[in-house]
Amino acid sequence: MTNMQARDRLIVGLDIPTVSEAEKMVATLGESVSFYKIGYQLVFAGGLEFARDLAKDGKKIFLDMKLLDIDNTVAKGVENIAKMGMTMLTLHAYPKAMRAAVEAAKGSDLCLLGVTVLTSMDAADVTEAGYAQTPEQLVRTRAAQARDAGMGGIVCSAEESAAVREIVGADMAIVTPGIRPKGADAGDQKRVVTPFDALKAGSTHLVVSRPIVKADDPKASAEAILAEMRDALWPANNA
Ligand SMILES: O=c1ccn([C@@H]2O[C@H](COP(=O)(O)O)[C@@H](O)[C@H]2O)c(=O)[nH]1
Repeated sequence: MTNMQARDRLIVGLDIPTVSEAEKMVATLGESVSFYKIGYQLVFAGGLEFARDLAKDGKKIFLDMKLLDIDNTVAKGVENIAKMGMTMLTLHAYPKAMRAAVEAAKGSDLCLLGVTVLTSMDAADVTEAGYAQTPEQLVRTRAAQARDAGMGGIVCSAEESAAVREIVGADMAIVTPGIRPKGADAGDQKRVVTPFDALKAGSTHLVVSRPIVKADDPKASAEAILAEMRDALWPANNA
């Protein structure tokens, strides 16, 4: 994980209405970007086939399905996704679902990520959802449960990355959305961190969608974020 270059750590979220627009975005970003996240918006517009095609073309794909269901249903879904050539898959970090998913993914290269507390939630949102903990306390609990279930990584805000690293040890991925370059519009994100600070806090991968795909010049925006990431990684000789 420590030897990865900035380009291997940037995951661009293809939150785009149609496959043809997503194809154009991938062509625009070209060799600058090697890792894409595909979630609800594109999956429900024919994006699964597109995800398979991108993987065949050598891109890494993070399928952001945030699964949560009874054990048997999660397991059967993960078994099929594990055959699709995807690199990462999310499920909500609930112990039973995570254990079922880990068992189902055994023997595949699929990295299972546990979503702890959505980066669009602040303390008030967590309270409203019925939890008597702060976001960080809940992230810590769920990170420990993900570790114990044998998951490959954690999704959290980079605000919690340092705390999560202490809990999960050196090997698990820490994947952080809610990334915003200085001055960028946060939108609905509440626990936001800059690319530089996120890597310094110990995030292994940064998920960025709107600051790139909604930019006037998406390639320039991706390159600027990559430059900031290289600054954070230097002088580790791995930027
Ligand atoms: O806690 C989470 C989990 C997933 N996401 C997803 O990441 C991207 C972020 O998009 P931006 O436009 O860069 O805000 C989006 O696809 C979310 O579904 C998240 O934001 N937070």
